[in-house]
This record gives sequence, structure tokens and C-alpha cells, in this order.
Amino acid sequence: MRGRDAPPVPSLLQHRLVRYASHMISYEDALATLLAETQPLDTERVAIADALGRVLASDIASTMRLPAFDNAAMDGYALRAGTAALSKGSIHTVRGMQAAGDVTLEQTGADSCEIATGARMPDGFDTVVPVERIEREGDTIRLLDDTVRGQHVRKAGDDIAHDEPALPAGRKIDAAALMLLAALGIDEATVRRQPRVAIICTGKELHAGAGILTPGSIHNSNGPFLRAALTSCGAHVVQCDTVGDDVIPFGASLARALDRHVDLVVTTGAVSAGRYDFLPAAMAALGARTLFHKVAIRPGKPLLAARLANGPLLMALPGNPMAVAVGMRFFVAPLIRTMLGLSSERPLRVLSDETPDLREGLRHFVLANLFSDDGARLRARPVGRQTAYRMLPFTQAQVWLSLSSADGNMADAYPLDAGHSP
Ligand SMILES: Nc1nc2c(c(=O)[nH]1)N[C@H]1C(S)=C(S)[C@@H](COP(=O)(O)OP(=O)(O)OC[C@H]3O[C@@H](n4cnc5c(N)ncnc54)[C@H](O)[C@@H]3O)O[C@H]1N2
Ligand code: MOO
Repeated sequence: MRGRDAPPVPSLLQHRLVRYASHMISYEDALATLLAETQPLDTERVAIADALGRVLASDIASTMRLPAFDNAAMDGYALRAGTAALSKGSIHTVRGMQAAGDVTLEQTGADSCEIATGARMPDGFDTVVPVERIEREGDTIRLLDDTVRGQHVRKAGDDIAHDEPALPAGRKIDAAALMLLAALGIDEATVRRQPRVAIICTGKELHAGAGILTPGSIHNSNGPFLRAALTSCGAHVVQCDTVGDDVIPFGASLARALDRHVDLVVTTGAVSAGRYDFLPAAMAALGARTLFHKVAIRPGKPLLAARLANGPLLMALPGNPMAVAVGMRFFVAPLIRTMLGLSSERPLRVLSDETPDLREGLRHFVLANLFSDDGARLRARPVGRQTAYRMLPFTQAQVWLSLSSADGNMADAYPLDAGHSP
């Protein structure tokens, strides 16, 4: 929505300015159009030590049994129950001690052996009595309870059997997945290549770095936000440029991005209806195929998606910070998920406490917090005073609600940070 002064679009581009139809595509159709342009990326092998946040490209089956051997679940005494039950008051001779890591396979002679949690059950022993449930005198113990055969023993393969499916393709490697992979001794995995993304923020008002602003200028908040949000989603940000309202530095930044073999370019600003909003015309001049421009959503309506002549997709997000946040969350994040081979997100269906004025035909994205009502049902309460330029509410919310007038008070709730979705 820029105005003032001389037009920034070079004259050779002016005659190519395109008038866009006022009819807007729905969010659902726009997203489907975008995702139809996208494929899961190729795969690579990575060390598990470097795999946090990556997405598995093939199924992983268990390479061993977990636990690998029968072992004690409690510190206490291993016994041979055999087929007979061991009764309260029975007395057993103790010989030896089996600690975790000990390799002793057999304790011959004695009918009991001291044992530590995690220690391998010596051959012939099948039951463990916790140290609290015996009385010891010299080298004998007396049981304080009847025992059940096999009690307090963790059986080999009880967690996962050899060759059993462990983690499926399309699973994000999070801390839980890393725990299982480490336990299995797996040190490499086949994952999707990370999408390479360039960010280009447009606007001559954007002040480089921190420090004192000149009159009329602002700090660039969209660039740092996008870098963080893209990284959290599993993308690799290869470039983050800031350029003026001019197609020439924009084109130069785009050329650098293409040299870096990006899969996606995300731009901010210059995409709505103002004199300085050069981006739609620049796309046409560069021979890009515009997939859609203007979506029936609020905020973020002027969003544009294009396929660049030399391959990658370009998502032009409107400059207002909440339009960037919505464009990132509801267009760029699903695109990155598809590139990574992740399935589509499953939002929580919640009742929204209050709904803003919902305009028919528009999908509204609203910042909210979740809470449980008296009946322990999950509900959402929108945070106050939301407009496209206010960033404070974004820091005070847990979720985005996706709302339309057709759904009444029911909303889909999405975690604010797309990287937190499984
Ligand atoms: N006549 C019309 N005016 C506007 C329309 C419209 O349809 N007709 N749409 C409005 C909507 S909705 C939005 S959203 C904005 C989007 O405009 P642009 O994409 O052209 O963005 P700019 O004009 O370049 O910037 C808008 C706003 O955002 C600030 N901005 C830009 N970049 C950054 C950045 N990197 N960090 C922080 N803030 C940034 C910029 O200073 C402006 O305040 O247009 C409405 N107008
Ligand atoms: O759609 Mo814009 O993001 O409201 O200001």
C-alpha cells in the first residue's frame, strides 16, 4: 500500500502491469493449488546425531530386541520360582551379586542372588523380590510376601521385537524418536533433504539492523520472524535480504537466490494495490506463472503465489506483520510439510468463546488461548485487539484459530509455531 513520490517500477515494466480480477480464490482452493505444485524432495543419509527435526524418508524397523535381555526391574533379589509359587516366609540362600552391565550368566548352587535394576537375569532365575520386601540374615533372605512368578522382570523384546516397525516414513525425528533410535544403536537414517528457502523483504522504510531509526523508517520484523519460523518448520534459510521498493534490487536478490538453488522464495510486502507494490507486475515481467493473487482470508488477503520461470515457487506475503504470520503458518508451512514428506496437520476442533465479526465467504485466522471449561471440554478464547499491524497479541496467544461464518462457533486450532506440529 505504498504511495508518494515517483513510481518505483521501471518504465519497461509499466506497460506490463496487470489488472487482477477482484474475484478471490478460497483458502482451501488456494492451498490445494499450491500443494499440487509440490513434491516431497529427494532424500539423503544423515548421522542420527545431526538428525533432530529432520523427517524420515523410509520406515525404520527394529534392528534388535528391546530390552535386549531379561533384566531386573527393581533392586533386590533374583529367585528361581520355576513352576512353584514362592510363599511368604520362605527362606533362600543368597550367593553373588549381579549389577547392571555384569556378564555373569549363571549363579550355580544358590537359589537367590542379589540383583540391581537393569542387571541381566542370571540363567535359571525368573523372579525378582524388591529389597524392601525381604528380611536378610547373613547369607539368607526371608520373603515378606507371596511372589508371582516373573514379577519385576523386564522380558527381552517386551518393548519392541526384532524387525518390528519402529518409526514410519514421514515421521519427524524429535527427542522421543531420537531416544528410540539411540536405544536401537541406529546411527544413520534416510531423511528428506531440507527445503532451501530465500527470504526477500521489500520496503524502503526498512531500517537495516537495530539502532536509531530515521523518521519514517521501521525495524525489519518480518525477516527475523520468517527466518525463525522457517527454520522451526525444518527449512534451511540460505538467504535473507532486504531491498527497497524497486524491481531492480529485488531482481538481483532473486537471481542470487536462484544461484543458490532454492526450492522456495518467500517475499514480504509490495504485493497489494499501491503505486509502489511492484511485485505482481514483476512476476509477470519475469515470466513467472502466477498461481493465485488475493485469497479470501483475513488477514493476509493480497497474498500471491507463483512458479518462477526457472523452477522454484515464490510466495509473496503481504507486508503487514500478521499477514506475514498467517501466510507463513497457513501457506508456507503446509508447503514445507509437503516438501518434507509430512502428512497434513490435524488441528484440534474447539469451541471458540467469542468470535470476531466473521465476513461471509472469508476464512478468518484469529489468535487465541486454549482452556478447559467446567465440563473439561477444550475451548478457545481469542486474545484482544487483533489487527494486521499489531504484533503484541501474537506473543500472547497459544494457537491460531481458523474460522468461517459457515462453522458458527466451531474452529480449528493450530499451534502457533508450525514446527511444533507432529
Ligand atoms: N488500497 C488498498 N490498500 C491496501 C490493501 C488493498 O487491498 N487495497 N490491502 C491491505 C492489506 S490487507 C495489506 S496486508 C497490506 C499489504 O500490503 P503490501 O503487501 O503491499 O505491503 P507493504 O505496503 O509493502 O507493507 C504493508 C505494511 O507492512 C509493513 N512492513 C512491510 N515490510 C515489513 C517488514 N519487513 N517488517 C515490518 N513491517 C513491514 C509496512 O511498513 C506497511 O506498514 O496492504 C493494505 N493496503
Ligand atoms: O490482509 Mo491485511 O493482512 O489485513 O492487513
